[in-house]
Amino acid sequence: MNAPALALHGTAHIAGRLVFGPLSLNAPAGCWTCLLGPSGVGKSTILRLFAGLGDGIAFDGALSGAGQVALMAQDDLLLPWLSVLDNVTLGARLRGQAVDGGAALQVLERVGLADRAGDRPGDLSGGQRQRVALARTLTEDRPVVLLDEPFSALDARTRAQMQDLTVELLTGRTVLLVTHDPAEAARLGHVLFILTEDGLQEVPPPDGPIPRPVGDAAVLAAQARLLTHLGAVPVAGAGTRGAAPRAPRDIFPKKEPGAGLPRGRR
Ligand SMILES: Nc1ncnc2c1ncn2[C@@H]1O[C@H](COP(=O)(O)OP(=O)(O)OP(=O)(O)O)[C@@H](O)[C@H]1O
Repeated sequence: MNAPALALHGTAHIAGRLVFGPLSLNAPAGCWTCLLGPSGVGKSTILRLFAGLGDGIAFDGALSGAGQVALMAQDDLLLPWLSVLDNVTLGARLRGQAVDGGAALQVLERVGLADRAGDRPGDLSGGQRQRVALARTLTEDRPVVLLDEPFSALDARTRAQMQDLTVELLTGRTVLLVTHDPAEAARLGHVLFILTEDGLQEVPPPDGPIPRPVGDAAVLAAQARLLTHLGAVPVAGAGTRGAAPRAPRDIFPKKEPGAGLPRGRR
């Protein structure tokens, strides 16, 4: 699949208030780019802009790669009066395309919910509903996939399984993943960004293909770097009153830009 790179350069306001910017974000073609950051800094707003759902967002700037996009929003957006299977195939029906029920059932099988295909969303748990929304996104077959905390409602084992499945089924796609989970980002990201009120910071990813092993030392180290930069753990040596905080350049190991990208994309 010929997936495009994504790029956003500009400033966004909602209801007259600055959400982010000026900001430059580049997500390489065919790679997973992970976006982390505190609540309210504009991560979902960025996904909405790429998805063409920018109503109410005053965006001054340029976007590229924002066509042929599948978005999995934070809310599962399942229609309560449709069956699970009909929710998975909803996109094709809304676009007036032929519905491939067999393919949708296969994806439901892979997310462990084939036996619930005829149920209504209201009969499912939160984690099951999230897996239906994931199945719908994976069935869309788009070159660009935007995922807004897609695994947040899942238990640890199911989360790892769904991460593996999503990487497998989205091979070759350009993926932009918003997550609050540094472990997830360290496992899945070819490119890692942290967005804060001060702007966008790129953090070196671990080497190696994705999904990376959870317990791998380099993955754990990247997770720790992300946690530190997010301010979730104290920086070593900064516990004494008056001690100067370490600058990000001291926290991150020196690495060539793009070191985590698949071969041929550096
Ligand atoms: N419909 C809206 N009307 C007014 N303000 C909004 C609207 N949608 C978003 N905002 C504001 O825009 C800012 C960015 O919201 P956004 O949802 O993009 O943040 P986020 O980084 O994704 O947060 P979270 O991690 O909590 O999902 C927030 O301050 C939010 O209050």
